[in-house]
Amino acid sequence: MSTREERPVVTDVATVSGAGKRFNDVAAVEEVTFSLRGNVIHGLLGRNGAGKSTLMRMLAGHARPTSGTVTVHGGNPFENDGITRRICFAAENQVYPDPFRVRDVLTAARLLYPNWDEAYAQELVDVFDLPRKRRMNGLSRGMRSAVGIVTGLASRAELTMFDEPYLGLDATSRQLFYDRLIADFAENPRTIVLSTHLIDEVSALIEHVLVIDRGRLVIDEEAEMLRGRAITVSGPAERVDKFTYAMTRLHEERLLGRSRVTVLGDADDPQHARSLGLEVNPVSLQDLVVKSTMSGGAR
Ligand SMILES: Nc1ncnc2c1ncn2[C@@H]1O[C@H](COP(=O)(O)OP(=O)(O)OP(=O)(O)O)[C@@H](O)[C@H]1O
Repeated sequence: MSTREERPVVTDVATVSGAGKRFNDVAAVEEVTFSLRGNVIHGLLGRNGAGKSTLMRMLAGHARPTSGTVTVHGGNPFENDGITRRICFAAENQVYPDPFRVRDVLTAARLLYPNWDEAYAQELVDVFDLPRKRRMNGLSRGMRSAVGIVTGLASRAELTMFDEPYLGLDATSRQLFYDRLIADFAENPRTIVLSTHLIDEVSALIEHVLVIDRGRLVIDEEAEMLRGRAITVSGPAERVDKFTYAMTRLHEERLLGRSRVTVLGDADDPQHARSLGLEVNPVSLQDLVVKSTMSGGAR
C-alpha cells in the first residue's frame, strides 16, 4: 500500500460534530465528534448494536441526525443528490427492487456514480463468480455481499463505506476482497470506511481506527499510533497503579493484590515499566477493541 505521504493531500472529507441519533427511547448514537481524513482507510469497530450502521447511514445521507451535524464534502448529505453521488455506501441489508438482476444493479450503479469503472466492475463480477442474469432475491447471502463489494470498489466514490461487507462470504472470497481493496486503493486512493467485527483479519489494512461503544466514540486514533501505544502492564497492584496513574486506562483486572491494566501509553513506557519490574505486553487491535468495549451490553 502506498504510504500516506505519497498520496494526494486531501483535507477532511467528512466532519461529524456532536452528532446523535435517537429512535424513540434508544440513543443509537450520542454526541459523536470526529473527522474522516481524505485518502485514508478507516476501520469503524464496535460490538453489535454499538451504532456503527446508524453512523454510516448518517454519513451516507440516508438518515438525518436528531442532534448535532454531519457534513460531507462541505455540505449536509441528507437527501442531497449532488453530495450522495460522491458517496457509495455498500450496506449489508441493501434492498433492491424485486425484478433486479445482478446486471441491473451494475447498470444502476454505472448511471449513479460519476467515477464508475465498468471494465473493473465486470472483472470483479468474474473474480467473485457472480451470475449476471440471476435475480438479486435469488442470490445467496455471500453472493449479495459480493455484489456490494463489486459496487463499492467499482464506484470509486470519493467516500466509500462498507458495512460488514463479508457476511456470508467464505474465507477465500474475504481474502479476495481485502487483496482487491488494497490493490485498488493503491492505484486510486480515496476515503474508505470499513465496519467489521473481524478485526484480526483487517487490522493490517486499517490506517485509522474509530471505536464506537454504546453510541459513543471511545477511540479515534491512527492505527500505527495504537499499535505502539496500547500495552498491558501487570504486577503488584500498587506499583501498576502508580505507573499507569496518568495514562488512559482502557481495562483493568485485579486478583489477590496483583493487577493487569490495559493502557494507552507513550513509546518509551514499556522500557520504563520493565525497569520497575513490571511485565509489559503489546495489545493486538482486536484485544484493544474488546477491552475498550467490555463494560456494557447492548442497549
Ligand atoms: N430504525 C431503528 N429503529 C429503532 N432502533 C434502531 C433503528 N436502527 C438502529 N436502532 C438501534 O440503534 C442501536 C444501534 O444500531 P446499529 O445498527 O447502528 O448498530 P451496529 O453497531 O451497526 O450493530 P451490528 O454490528 O450488530 O450491525 C441498536 O440498539 C439498534 O437496535
